[in-house]
Amino acid sequence: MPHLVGDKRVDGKLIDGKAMAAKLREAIGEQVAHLHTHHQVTPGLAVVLVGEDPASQVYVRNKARQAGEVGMQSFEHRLDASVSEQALLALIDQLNQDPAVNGILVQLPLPDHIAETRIIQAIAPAKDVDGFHPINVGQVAIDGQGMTPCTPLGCKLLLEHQLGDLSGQHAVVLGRSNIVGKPMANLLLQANCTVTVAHSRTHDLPAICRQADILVVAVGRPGMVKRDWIKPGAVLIDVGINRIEEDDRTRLTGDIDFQSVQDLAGAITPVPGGVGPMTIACLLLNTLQASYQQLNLPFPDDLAERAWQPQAATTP
Ligand SMILES: NC(=O)C1=CN([C@@H]2O[C@H](COP(=O)(O)OP(=O)(O)OC[C@H]3O[C@@H](n4cnc5c(N)ncnc54)[C@H](OP(=O)(O)O)[C@@H]3O)[C@@H](O)[C@H]2O)C=CC1
Ligand SMILES: Nc1nc(=O)c2c([nH]1)NC[C@@H]1CN(c3ccc(C(=O)N[C@@H](CCC(=O)O)C(=O)O)cc3)C=[N+]21
Repeated sequence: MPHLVGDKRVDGKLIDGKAMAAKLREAIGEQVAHLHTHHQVTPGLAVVLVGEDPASQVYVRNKARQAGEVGMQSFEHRLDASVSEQALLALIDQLNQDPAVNGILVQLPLPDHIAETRIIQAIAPAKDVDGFHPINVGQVAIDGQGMTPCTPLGCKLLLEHQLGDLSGQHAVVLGRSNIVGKPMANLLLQANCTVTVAHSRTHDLPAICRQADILVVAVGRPGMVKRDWIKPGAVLIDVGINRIEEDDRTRLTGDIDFQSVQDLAGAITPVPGGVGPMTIACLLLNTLQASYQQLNLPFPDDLAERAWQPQAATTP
């Protein structure tokens, strides 16, 4: 049955993050070509991976491949898990200086002997395409103008595409990490939502979640959010990526018990094929934006919106 959320009618439909990410990459590709033709510049993304975590290897490979597909240059740096903090800092310094590198991403988590905060703070804020540097975190919190973390940005774009204006919606963010929950809450507040942030110390999670018009879940616990946690018609964004071993195969699943909630939701992102692909597309978007800003060119802020219009506008 259709429900009203904000000013839009919604009815348990899937939010196809994979398709939206593909369109966004297409629009990014056009801008990359534009930069190349008119400014003789090819945006460059450096991705740094320390150690051999298999999931991280998959992500890093996907990031590099998709950067190539939109016409960007990608620089992959794979370091041994035993690399010293000093050597990693030296690499970051070199990437900071390199004019061919417009964006730098250091894949997290890092091995225990390396202080994550020290690494993040070493990245030049203008090249910090993850939006994790305190300067960008602060700027996003102050006026939404800093480099915005990719996963929350992807979620916000999916939500705005689904609902239009988010003003006045009660958004509940489940999880408060620095890479997802906290920046997500900030973006939703900026978009005039009423925001509740819940976490492992929250009392009565189901009751809090039932208040949500918009529920963003980033916890890392497979199927934690159940049917009786959902307000009918709510828009559900499942950030969780959980690998489950089943019948000798690895299956990916989210933090929301998808089967049990789908018909109740106004709209829901699947896992895989929801937030994940948008995260990578937003990384490319941030790299493009960083390139424009480093060239002192005005960045077309409505790029994503235009990418999803029925007849996507072409390069100016
Ligand atoms: N699709 C994508 O692009 C991305 C997906 N992910 C996925 O999203 C999930 C979350 O990632 P991330 O934010 O980095 O994870 P973290 O482990 O850093 O944070 C998890 C958060 O969930 C909270 N939490 C944990 N258990 C419970 C519980 N039982 N009840 C309520 N809250 C709980 C924690 O609370 P507390 O702070 O109190 O400990 C914490 O705030 C993971 O599955 C990850 O793989 C992450 C990044 C990108
Ligand atoms: N510095 C840093 N920045 C990050 O943005 C960052 C990070 N470290 N560490 C790990 C998390 C996780 N993350 C994902 C990106 C893409 C998918 C993704 O593409 N998911 C696909 C499935 C991919 C698969 O098959 O495994 C999908 O959901 O459809 C998932 C997760 C970024 N992260």
